[in-house]
Amino acid sequence: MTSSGVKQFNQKFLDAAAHGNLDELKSLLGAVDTDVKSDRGWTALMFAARNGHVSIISALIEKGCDVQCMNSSGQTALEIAQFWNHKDAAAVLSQHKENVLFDQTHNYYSVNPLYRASDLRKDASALQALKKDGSSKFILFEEQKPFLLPPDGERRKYKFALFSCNQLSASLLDQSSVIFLGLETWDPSSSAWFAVNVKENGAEIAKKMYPEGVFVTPFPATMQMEGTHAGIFAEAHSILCWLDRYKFCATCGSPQTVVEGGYKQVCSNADCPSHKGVHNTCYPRVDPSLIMLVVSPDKKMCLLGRQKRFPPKMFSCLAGFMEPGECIEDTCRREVEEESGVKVGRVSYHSSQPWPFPATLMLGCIAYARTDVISVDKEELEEAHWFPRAEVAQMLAGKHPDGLFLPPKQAIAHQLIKTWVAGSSAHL
Ligand SMILES: NC(=O)C1=CN([C@@H]2O[C@H](COP(=O)(O)OP(=O)(O)OC[C@H]3O[C@@H](n4cnc5c(N)ncnc54)[C@H](O)[C@@H]3O)[C@@H](O)[C@H]2O)C=CC1
Ligand SMILES: [Mg+2]
Ligand SMILES: [Mg+2]
Ligand SMILES: [Mg+2]
Ligand SMILES: [Zn+2]
Repeated sequence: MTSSGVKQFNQKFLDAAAHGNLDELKSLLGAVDTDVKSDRGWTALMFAARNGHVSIISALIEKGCDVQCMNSSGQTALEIAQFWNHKDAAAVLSQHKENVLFDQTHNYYSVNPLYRASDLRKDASALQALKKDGSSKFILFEEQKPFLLPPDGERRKYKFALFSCNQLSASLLDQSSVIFLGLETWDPSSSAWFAVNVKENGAEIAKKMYPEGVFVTPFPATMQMEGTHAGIFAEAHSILCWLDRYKFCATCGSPQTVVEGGYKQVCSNADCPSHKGVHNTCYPRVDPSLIMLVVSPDKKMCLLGRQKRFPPKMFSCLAGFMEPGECIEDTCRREVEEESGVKVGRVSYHSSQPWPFPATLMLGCIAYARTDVISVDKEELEEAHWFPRAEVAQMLAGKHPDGLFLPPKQAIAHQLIKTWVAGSSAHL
């Protein structure tokens, strides 16, 4: 077909969605890309959402269309249906698992379905029994690389390859660094999940069971994981990295023993002060850091910057680690001033995201600037500028005239920016 022929064909498909013509849409479904976009970045799903055509929405979802796709104003089909008050269409869209898992307060990596059952960690014999239970599920890692089934013709994303105890050797299951991740539900009889760091012939066993499986470098592959597997990865990966890096007692330097299903290490030296009183030396590490969308004093622009390590033309929110004894608001004010010279007044919390490389917790905020003069700290940032809302909307939609772009939707920075562009908070 000629390119103008393809264009006409695509237009017919988009028109069928917009007009609610289900028969016509179905006749075209096998032949067109379900996520094809109009000039304004609208997909068939968005047109159907705009006009509240529930049956068209269902047909497109069944065909596996991208429900998270955004138009050039940064809106998804769900937001379009909500805006035009098509309640039935919005209900269907909001029930889609991608939308359930992935709204602004459920950032990527933050949705872990497992019930952590922390009381079981202290019960060594119960954990031992669960390790030998045929219904328990094991996920494998080799040097912090998860063993995943890669995308194929059917599936667009990675997912964990699951093993049962009788598929793994006894020596693998005996090691102390088998991490108890939790139970599938709060019901004590539900299946347990474990993460295992493979050694010896573990990798061979994995490959034999799943020849298509691969031990993958976690970033960026895990940004494309099915359903809730990203959240399970976040838990397992942070713990395994911690066990790998913290093998000796921070107080006296003696070797440590892993206990409590991988959630604690104890010093082997009976006289070590770490055995006495309240201490946190041998619990897994979580490093809180702030990420903030800074709004200009006139509320018309936001502050975005570039770290040297970013890919060319990518801009993002400013970010920085919390320091001891600091509250969220002050970390935000300090980091923004250090990196850009801009002074921040009010700070409002938006949402959080575990960033498991290895154990950062991103706390996302909207920060309101009191000043607008920028003075960039060249050690931390390459550049930082105020960007007007319309330009940020272009970046969000991948349509900036100079090719500037933002982190992908899986990053909390993207969600903060999207919140501001959409003006979906009373203060924005
Ligand atoms: N998703 C996104 O768009 C962005 C995410 N980030 C993330 O935010 C986090 C913090 O941002 P940065 O600008 O790097 O912080 P930052 O502005 O505090 O500067 C990083 C420096 O802080 C020091 N530091 C203090 N505590 C640290 C800790 N616990 N771990 C590592 N370094 C520590 C180190 O000297 C490091 O070089 C990082 O995890 C980074 O990956 C940062 C920018 C954008
Ligand atoms: Mg900084
Ligand atoms: Mg920083
Ligand atoms: Mg800092
Ligand atoms: Zn010690």
